[in-house]
Amino acid sequence: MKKITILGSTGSIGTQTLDILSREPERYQVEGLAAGSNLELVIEQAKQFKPKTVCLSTRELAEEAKLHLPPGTKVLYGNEGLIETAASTDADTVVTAIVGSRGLEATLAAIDAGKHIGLANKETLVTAGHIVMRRAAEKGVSILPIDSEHSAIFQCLNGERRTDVKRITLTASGGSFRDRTRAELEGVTVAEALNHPNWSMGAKITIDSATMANKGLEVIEAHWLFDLSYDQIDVIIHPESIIHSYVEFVDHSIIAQIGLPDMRVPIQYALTYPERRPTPTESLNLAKLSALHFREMDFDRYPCLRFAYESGRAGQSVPTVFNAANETAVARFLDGAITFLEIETVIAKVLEQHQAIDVPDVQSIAEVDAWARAAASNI
Ligand SMILES: NC(=O)C1=CN([C@@H]2O[C@H](COP(=O)(O)OP(=O)(O)OC[C@H]3O[C@@H](n4cnc5c(N)ncnc54)[C@H](OP(=O)(O)O)[C@@H]3O)[C@@H](O)[C@H]2O)C=CC1
Ligand SMILES: CC(=O)[C@@H](O)[C@H](O)COP(=O)(O)O
Ligand SMILES: [Mn+2]
Repeated sequence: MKKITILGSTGSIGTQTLDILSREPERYQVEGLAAGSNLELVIEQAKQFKPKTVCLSTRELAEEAKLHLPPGTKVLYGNEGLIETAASTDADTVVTAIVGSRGLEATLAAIDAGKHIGLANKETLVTAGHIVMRRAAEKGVSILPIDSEHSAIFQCLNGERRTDVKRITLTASGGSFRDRTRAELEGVTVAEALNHPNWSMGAKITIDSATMANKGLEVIEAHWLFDLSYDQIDVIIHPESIIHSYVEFVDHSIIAQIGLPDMRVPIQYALTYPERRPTPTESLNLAKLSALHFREMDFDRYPCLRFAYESGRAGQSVPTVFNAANETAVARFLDGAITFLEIETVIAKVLEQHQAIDVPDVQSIAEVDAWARAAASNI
């Protein structure tokens, strides 16, 4: 039986992970669930999956949860609780499905405790890829990608020699404003930005899709996961999200992973790898697809993607700044404090102000992250 802990169980990835687990209860035991503030849902989940540990974001929520959770459930809270949930349960795999670089410490704690990671929380790799990948290698644990593009690349690389890879290409849907010009982005609303054409996801990543910052984060994520240079990582717009990404080899053969857009496929693959199990998603019938479309990436239309490549190539503390400025700018847009186009202005200004520091450790990443958030809040 596979033992799983989910950090962010009440979100889009968290609930879809539990949906997968619920279909084969004889194969999985849920050890721990961590949520933010959705008390009602995490209590419902705990009653169904009977984890030994439940964590909430605050002490008040944890106290309230205790009144409703099955007797004997250990209830934790806050960042310390999240770290303990990640590290101290009997789980063999921790699914990291919380949003943002706040997931870093808990991810590292899980790795240090010898847990395999099903990684959805891409921001942890963006902000500290050098630390996460080195620790995982030292501990002999796997970081299995849940992000659809990275799961696709991981599947395409199965059995291949890394030295035979020429380049990889990540596909981007183009997000909610893919058919608008930059001029047409003036005055767009939060509700319009949250209307992703292909995927139902949490708010932050949906805005990132619209600005193309999501693909930028994914380029840096791919750099760390697959040990590729930035020159070997391309991005193409593919509005249908049927081809999830592809690898070109030195002989110019291309292997792509394709299927209907349903995150339960990559989530389950990260949990069952190298085995494949049936999923509830439908079969893709290519004969019924009228066409697949592709557009070259336009870096002037999507400056956030350019910032991500520049940050990744600069290395040092710069990706941490790119990520933290983006997280803050997106939160401000969602709160109605800035416009959609000001997201990229904020990121550009914070990057301009930053004095990069060499190969940061966890402590200095936390400091740089806090500096970038403050700078992004003040613009
Ligand atoms: N959704 C998707 O299809 C995909 C997502 N990803 C990545 O997966 C990650 C999760 O995304 P998604 O599921 O969309 O996000 P959601 O916003 O849907 O979910 C976020 C989760 O994090 C929890 N959370 C928030 N604050 C805290 C906290 N302080 N402590 C513990 N948990 C907290 C939320 O809890 P609560 O709701 O209870 O407050 C919720 O369970 C992101 O990094 C995203 O980029 C990658 C590929 C696809
Ligand atoms: C489902 C998933 O992996 C998301 O990261 C997705 O890629 C977002 O869609 P975009 O292609 O619009 O960024
Ligand atoms: Mn993705």
